[in-house]
Amino acid sequence: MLTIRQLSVTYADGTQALRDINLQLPTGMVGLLGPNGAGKSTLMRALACLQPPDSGQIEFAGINVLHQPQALRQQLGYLPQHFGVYPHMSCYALLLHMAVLKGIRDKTEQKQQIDALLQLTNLSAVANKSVATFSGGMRQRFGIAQALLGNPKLLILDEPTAGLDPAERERLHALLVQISRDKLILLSTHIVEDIENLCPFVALINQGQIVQSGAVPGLLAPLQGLVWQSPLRPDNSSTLLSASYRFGVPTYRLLSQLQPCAAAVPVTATLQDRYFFELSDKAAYVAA
Ligand SMILES: Nc1ncnc2c1ncn2[C@@H]1O[C@H](COP(=O)(O)OP(=O)(O)OP(=O)(O)O)[C@@H](O)[C@H]1O
Repeated sequence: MLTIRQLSVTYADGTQALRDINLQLPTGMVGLLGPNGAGKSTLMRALACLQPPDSGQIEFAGINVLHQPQALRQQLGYLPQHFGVYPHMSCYALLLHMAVLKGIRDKTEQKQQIDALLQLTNLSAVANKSVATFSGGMRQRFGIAQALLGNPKLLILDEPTAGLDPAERERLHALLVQISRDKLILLSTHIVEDIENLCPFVALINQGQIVQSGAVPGLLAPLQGLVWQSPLRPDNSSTLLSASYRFGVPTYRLLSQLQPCAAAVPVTATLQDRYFFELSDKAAYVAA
């Protein structure tokens, strides 16, 4: 269980990136979902002790994170959004280097862990290739492998699927599900589908604040029976959740107590609907 209390972060230029964050996150896959600039990376960095907060508390598995950062690092695997510049070292040599940095000093233990992680991330065949030559998907899998060194109980992954093709995304999803059994994996993304595929528990963040958090069915329940899909945008009191295109044809998702127009059909509410609802002018809906 990860508990965050009244966490706020302000950058040196005065940008208030996080405002009074309160969250309790269970073991398993947890999605942190929010638009660009919402504060996801800032929260991830604060949790990884890389961004000192103005105020607040973080507790993980009995560790007071802000007072015992070293104890947290023993339990932490972190894949940042931009996983640095790769030196021209082989995949194996780089993992060995990182294992030493993580305090894994026993040679047999190093080899066992690295071999197992290379196998898990399907990189055994390219273990001796330079990481600089890896494709985007291979790099992300390498990033997961390095984050898993030392078998951490908390894994923080900042937009791990960004820039991956569909096959690599699926491969990464399968890998994350496989490793999520005994860990808390906090996955940040603005791709709702990633969260829908992977995370039973979600926190929605917008403008530095948590706007909702909880198990996905509970987040969707209040919208069930109120979401409609229509090829036309009716000019009435329904709230527009999203407007998208399918093969160039517009599709509107609307929130309304009553059928908003003759062309609208009732649909099951999705996490995407809840996400857009939280980003929309909810006051307009409540008033309608
Ligand atoms: N080093 C910094 N100095 C000043 N402001 C920053 C800094 N880093 C981020 N910010 C600002 O803090 C806010 C939150 O940024 P953050 O990168 O945490 O959001 P995000 O949700 O991860 O966005 P994205 O999805 O685009 O990566 C934004 O307004 C951003 O411009």
